Amino acid sequence: MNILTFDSDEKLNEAGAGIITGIVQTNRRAVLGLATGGTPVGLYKYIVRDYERGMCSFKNATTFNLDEYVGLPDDHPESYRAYMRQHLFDHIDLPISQAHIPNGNAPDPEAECRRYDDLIDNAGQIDLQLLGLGHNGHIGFNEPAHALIRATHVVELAEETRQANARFFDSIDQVPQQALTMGVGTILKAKMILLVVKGADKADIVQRALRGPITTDCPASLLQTHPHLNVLLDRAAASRLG
Ligand SMILES: O=P(O)(O)OC[C@H]1O[C@](O)(CO)[C@@H](O)[C@@H]1O
Repeated sequence: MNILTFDSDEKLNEAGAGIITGIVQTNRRAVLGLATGGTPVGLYKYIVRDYERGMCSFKNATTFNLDEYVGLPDDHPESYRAYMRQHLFDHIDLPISQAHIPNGNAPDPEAECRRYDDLIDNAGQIDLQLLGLGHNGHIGFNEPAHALIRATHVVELAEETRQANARFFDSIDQVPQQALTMGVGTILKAKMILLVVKGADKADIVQRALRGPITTDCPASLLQTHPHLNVLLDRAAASRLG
């Protein structure tokens, strides 16, 4: 595990973006696993900057997003499809046919999960999986549970997760109850994982995830078993690591 701590948000975002654009520079056919939420917004800005500076092209890359809410229209501003267009896809040369996000409006969600796993399998191994961290230790939308699910599946969102994400909606009632998420098995199969965490409110869960026991009660703790885990933290998020 490689942990880097940053004094400035800009430096953290720039470093994270640099790791991702570096992968695309060395492997034009890179397969990237992407995340949403508040954390990676700044990092995506630097990827767009690097792209605009001509440092990388995504023409031959393929991307897979971790998750999507169930039941939000595609053009709803808080759907992860809309988020990805707003923060990344509309600004780079990645063909939209190579940018995959689970369809939260599929008539048969279970079939959609199988379709998504097949797409990932057919693309080969994910070269880099970008991850944020939920306050309860979730990665993607893999919530704490007695057992974690390996592949893409439908998940009931934890109340804590809905409350945390209510800031993006007019009220908590509008936050969907369910999501589709890549499973922990797929996440752990990536060649490299880039976990990015910011803020004092995540200091405790960072400590549990990276230094605590490996347990399904904290899905992110399973990342400790990954051979190429890179973690980017701001000082506040790193404050309990000692
Ligand atoms: O970055 P945030 O908004 O704190 O969210 C934490 C995590 O929870 C999610 O919203 C759920 O997948 C992720 O997108 C994010 O990585």
